[in-house]
Amino acid sequence: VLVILKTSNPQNIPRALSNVVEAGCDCRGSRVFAEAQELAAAPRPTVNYSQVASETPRRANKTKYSRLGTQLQLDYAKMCPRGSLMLGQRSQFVPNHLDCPSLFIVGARKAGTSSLYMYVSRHPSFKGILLDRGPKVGETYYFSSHWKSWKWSQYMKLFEHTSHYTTGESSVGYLTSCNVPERLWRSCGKQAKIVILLRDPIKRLESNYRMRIRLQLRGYSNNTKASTMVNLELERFINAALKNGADIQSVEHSWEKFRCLFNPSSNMVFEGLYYVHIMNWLCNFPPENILILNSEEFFHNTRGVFEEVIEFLGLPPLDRNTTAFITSTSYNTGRGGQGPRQQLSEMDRKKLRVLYKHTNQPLLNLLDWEGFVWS
Ligand SMILES: Nc1ncnc2c1ncn2[C@@H]1O[C@H](COP(=O)(O)OS(=O)(=O)O)[C@@H](OP(=O)(O)O)[C@H]1O
Repeated sequence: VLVILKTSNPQNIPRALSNVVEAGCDCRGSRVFAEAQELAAAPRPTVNYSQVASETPRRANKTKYSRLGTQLQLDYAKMCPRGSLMLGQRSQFVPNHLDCPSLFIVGARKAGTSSLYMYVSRHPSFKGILLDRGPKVGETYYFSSHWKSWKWSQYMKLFEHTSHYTTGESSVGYLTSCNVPERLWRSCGKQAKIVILLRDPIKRLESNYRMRIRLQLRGYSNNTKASTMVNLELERFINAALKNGADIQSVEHSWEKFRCLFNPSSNMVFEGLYYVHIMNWLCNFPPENILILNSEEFFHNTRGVFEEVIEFLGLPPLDRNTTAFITSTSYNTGRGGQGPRQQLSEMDRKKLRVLYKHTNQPLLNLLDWEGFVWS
């Protein structure tokens, strides 16, 4: 079969080739495919921004807690279970698609992901999607909820208007969906860059609880008491763990037993087990493509963290005024602080602390967040 692709813009080749594959041509081993793969992974041309001033970009305060996967001391053979994708040979790997988005903000839920996605979308070389969706900005859930029901072309339709820009999405359930790293790796390989924001798991849960009340999700209302919610979520979590023979006290050595305990957003306690979710990503996705950020730092040094993300994506730096302007608004703050104000009691926090200390400590060690404490 001879396929002729005619285009004036070489950046269109990966997308065109993907259509050829989807039409049934198994040409993934061919030379042109390998070349297109390189092209797909290369940074996109940049676009001028009217607000870019003549001054040389100056970095805000450098971040203290941002970590690239490659900066972590990870003994793959010891820490990743058999069958993990990063234990295998990956230099020969060819992904199924060459027209992937670049950025995937995968979570955590309630960790500041909407703000971060909005900021990146204001970069002149990046085009975000679904920007008018409020708290659901950038969310597609293709690799989790829609994996079986959508075709690749349906997913890519969401990015139709972004062809000359770097683009990406922000689906907060990906962090805890146990199969997403593998699906994303097989689909996109190293074209995909993963950004993970981690917020104090107890504050995350409290924010999640208030969101459920505000939006009346899963039967939550103003009458849903915090203590009832904590007890129920804990009980469901402990029962599922017991059933799977998973012991929280030895989570560091058997984290994989927790890995697929719940579907995304079905247990708010499980969502805060960051050590488990991070290990699942690190064992199944190239560490150089994973950037882990600290939400508390993001909230206090917003510019610094934003600049870190820009650099990670290979986008040109912006001048100080533009960065300050972009980061001056916070998004998804729950009706600007006018929403429900229910809080966890000290007793609720205590119970959660007892559980999370088993996963927080190995996480802080892994990330080398020395001297950092949550709650
Ligand atoms: N810049 C800045 N400074 C301080 N706090 C901030 C900022 N940006 C977002 N937030 C807080 O992040 C929470 C929303 O997170 P997400 O956007 O990830 O939520 S969601 O999962 O997409 O629904 C939500 O937390 P809570 O207010 O505790 O509910 C936001 O207030």
